[in-house]
Amino acid sequence: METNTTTPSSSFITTRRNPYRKARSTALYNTSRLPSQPASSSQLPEISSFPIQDILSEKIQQDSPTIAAAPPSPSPPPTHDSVLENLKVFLRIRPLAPLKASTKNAGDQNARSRTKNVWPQNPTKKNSVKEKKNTQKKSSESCITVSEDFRSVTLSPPFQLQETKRSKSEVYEGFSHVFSAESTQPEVYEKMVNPLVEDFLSGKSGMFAALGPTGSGKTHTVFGSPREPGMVPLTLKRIFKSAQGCDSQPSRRFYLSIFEICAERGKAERICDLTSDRPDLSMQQSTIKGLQEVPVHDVVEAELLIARALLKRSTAMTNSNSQSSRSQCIINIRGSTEMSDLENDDHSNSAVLSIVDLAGAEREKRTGNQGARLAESNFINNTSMVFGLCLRSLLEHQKNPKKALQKHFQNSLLTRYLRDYLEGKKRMTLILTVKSGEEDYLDASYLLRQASPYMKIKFTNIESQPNLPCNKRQIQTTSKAEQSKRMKLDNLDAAMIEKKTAGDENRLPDEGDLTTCGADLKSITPLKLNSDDLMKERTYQITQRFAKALWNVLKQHNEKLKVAESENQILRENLRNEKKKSMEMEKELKSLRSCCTCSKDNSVASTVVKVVENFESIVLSEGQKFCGIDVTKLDSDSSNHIISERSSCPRIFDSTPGEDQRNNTCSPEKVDPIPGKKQDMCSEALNQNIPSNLSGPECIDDNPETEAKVRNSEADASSPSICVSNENSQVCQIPESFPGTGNIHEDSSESNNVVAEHLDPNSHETVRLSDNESSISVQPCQQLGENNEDSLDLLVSHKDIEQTQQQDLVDDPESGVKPNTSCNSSKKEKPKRRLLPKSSILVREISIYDADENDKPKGNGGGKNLAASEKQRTQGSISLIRLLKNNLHL
Ligand SMILES: Nc1ncnc2c1ncn2[C@@H]1O[C@H](COP(=O)(O)OP(=O)(O)OP(=O)(O)O)[C@@H](O)[C@H]1O
Repeated sequence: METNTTTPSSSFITTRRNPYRKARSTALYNTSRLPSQPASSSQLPEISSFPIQDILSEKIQQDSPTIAAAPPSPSPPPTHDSVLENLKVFLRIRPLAPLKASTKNAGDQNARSRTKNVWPQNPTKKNSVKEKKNTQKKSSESCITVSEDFRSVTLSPPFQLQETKRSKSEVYEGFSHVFSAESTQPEVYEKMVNPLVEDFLSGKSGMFAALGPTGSGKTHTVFGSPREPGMVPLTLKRIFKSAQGCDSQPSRRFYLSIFEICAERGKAERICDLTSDRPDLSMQQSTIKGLQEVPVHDVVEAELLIARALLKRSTAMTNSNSQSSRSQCIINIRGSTEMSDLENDDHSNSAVLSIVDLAGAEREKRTGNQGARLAESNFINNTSMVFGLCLRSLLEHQKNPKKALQKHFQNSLLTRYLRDYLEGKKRMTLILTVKSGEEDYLDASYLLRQASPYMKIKFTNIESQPNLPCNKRQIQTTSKAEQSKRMKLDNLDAAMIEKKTAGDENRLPDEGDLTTCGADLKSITPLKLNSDDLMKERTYQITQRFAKALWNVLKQHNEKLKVAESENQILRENLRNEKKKSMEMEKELKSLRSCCTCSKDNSVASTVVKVVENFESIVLSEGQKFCGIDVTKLDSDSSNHIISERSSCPRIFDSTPGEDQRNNTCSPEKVDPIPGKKQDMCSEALNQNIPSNLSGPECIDDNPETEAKVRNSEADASSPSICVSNENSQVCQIPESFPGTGNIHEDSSESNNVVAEHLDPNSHETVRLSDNESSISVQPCQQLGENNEDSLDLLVSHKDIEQTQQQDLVDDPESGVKPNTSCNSSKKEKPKRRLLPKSSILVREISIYDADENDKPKGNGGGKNLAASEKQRTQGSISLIRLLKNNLHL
């Protein structure tokens, strides 16, 4: 139930009890559940599901041209033995008003004997008249209605049974044909017996039997009357008529044998030959020993023989039938040729047409039999029951082969004799006879319920032994065809095996192979098959269809596999390229690491970078001091960092104006107590490499003239300067640009001692910092001239710095760094800075940094300028690193 809410403001709640469900794809061979495939693979058509149901539902048609037989031969005439047919069951309804012309014309003696045997006899004429009246009344109502197609009947219970037993109408359908009460004997013969007779004439055995309650017309149907001859006389006419008309066929002979199986004294069964005066016959298996076969040459002779035999048949009068049969009567008509008689004395290859007139089942209440009649009735009913059990067992066995075929046939002579028919090995036709009166409803209902399922019985192994030469040829042809078919299949298998063994194991069999095989099979004339062959053919066709379907599926999978393999190759190639690229990148990274990262052992470049940074920080502090920034506010970490870097770098002079700063930077406690060998190594490295680098035009000039110039400039500046000198080669002179800043010298003359002299302009006080292993000395610049020639001098004056700053600003207008106006007041007082070639970059960075620091208070622009200056500084550092790297060959 669903409630729609169309308006958003509605307060209804939408509930959907049965939400829509999305259709799900079938699980079988559904590729949608498979993991996602590449796009190219998905472009292929989906692999169809395996049509196993279609394959298994294949039904084999008899005229299916798939059976191979070579060479093609003229097709034999159509026969019925190759058809898997059901047991034909006919139904005949006796008319309600019996005809006056009775078929009981067996003679007066038999009539008298029957009259003697019938008990109880009608005591008076009066009772017989009443019975006739009642019969006429009852006959006016029929309980059986035949359908329009004469294949089914509706059995309606009488009104009394409907009320008491609540019986309902029953419909029985599936009959081969239903003969109504108005049907005639020739009609029954044409539809029921004539096919059997034709088959008999073509050399095939057959049998038809009449079943039904007593008085229903079995004997009337089988034997008939002079006015209405039954199936036997009509069959004889047909047989001898065909024998006379067919002169081309070899002479044929027909033999008649008639016997009955009856109850001896109401107890044991016995076999009586009705064509001779022989005593009782015996039966071995299905053969009756001593049974006489009377050759007949024409219809009259055959009819006389049959008439005499019927005179001997046991009949009796009962309440249901004035001439009731008390035995099972069998008439055999065997047809053979002279050749077959000469070749086979046992007549095993002769066709036999058997006609069985069974004694009708009797109800004790209705017949009123007593004594011998009652014993006969028991025998009759027992035989009918065994006959029915045999057919029912056959039906159940055919429905479920696991159920064994019961041997009910052993329970009576009749079923033993008819064993092949009751086991479905020979063709058999049944005709059920019923009476249609209301008082016969129970008998009819019982018979139809018991016998109607028989029509589902199938003949699985129909005997087709003919007695004609043409049929023998057919059998031989069938055998050859089967052999040819087997040879074809064997050749196909051999070809497949050869192809496999030829080394082409991975190749799927071509479709042409199968089509060729199919064409070969189709080109051969179809054959009529029996049930076993049909089963084999069905299995073969299923196998063939299965192979085709399997081949198609494998073909589709093979195509997808090829696509996947190609994609896999592409991916592998890409992976290889990526691996190559990654290897190259790793190499570059390693080279960069080896270049950029200073190893703990001898990474001079990183050390130099750190030196530069330390130096920048020093100059920054100086610059900040110079610009009026309180240097004491500097982060102590930076100073510590600077000091710590000393342990792994060449001697660095750190000059700070404040006392505290001095203590932080220059106190013996803060100096790395273990300068170590690394420090020396770095110094040595610098000593070894730097001079070669300094030999260029930008290097420190070793020329005495230059030194003189420097000293002259120092004299002109008349201001103290800071000189940083390595014990071997490095001397850095930093101009003292602010009051209180003295000259700092790192004197190399004092080995392992660095003396720092902080010269107060007022008191010219010299501060000496000493270390156990090294010392930094700060001395007046006049002492620089006393250093050796290999020393690296860095002489920077305030004026030089100022000039450099201005030059940089002028030279690089894009730098955006504006001159600091706050520092203009001290321009005249600042000494000029002289840049030595190698350290010019550092000095320039220092100046830029100073300019940035000066620009800071200006606002946001200052930040941008600072970033630009940082970039320049970084570039400068990097360029210095590169220079060192290239020169040091790291
Ligand atoms: N189709 C029919 N048309 C006319 N009369 C019939 C027909 N069927 C049976 N009758 C008559 O009914 C009577 C009984 O028939 P019939 O003897 O053939 O029965 P039945 O089945 O052989 O009985 P039972 O088993 O006792 O021998 C006979 O007098 C016969 O003439």
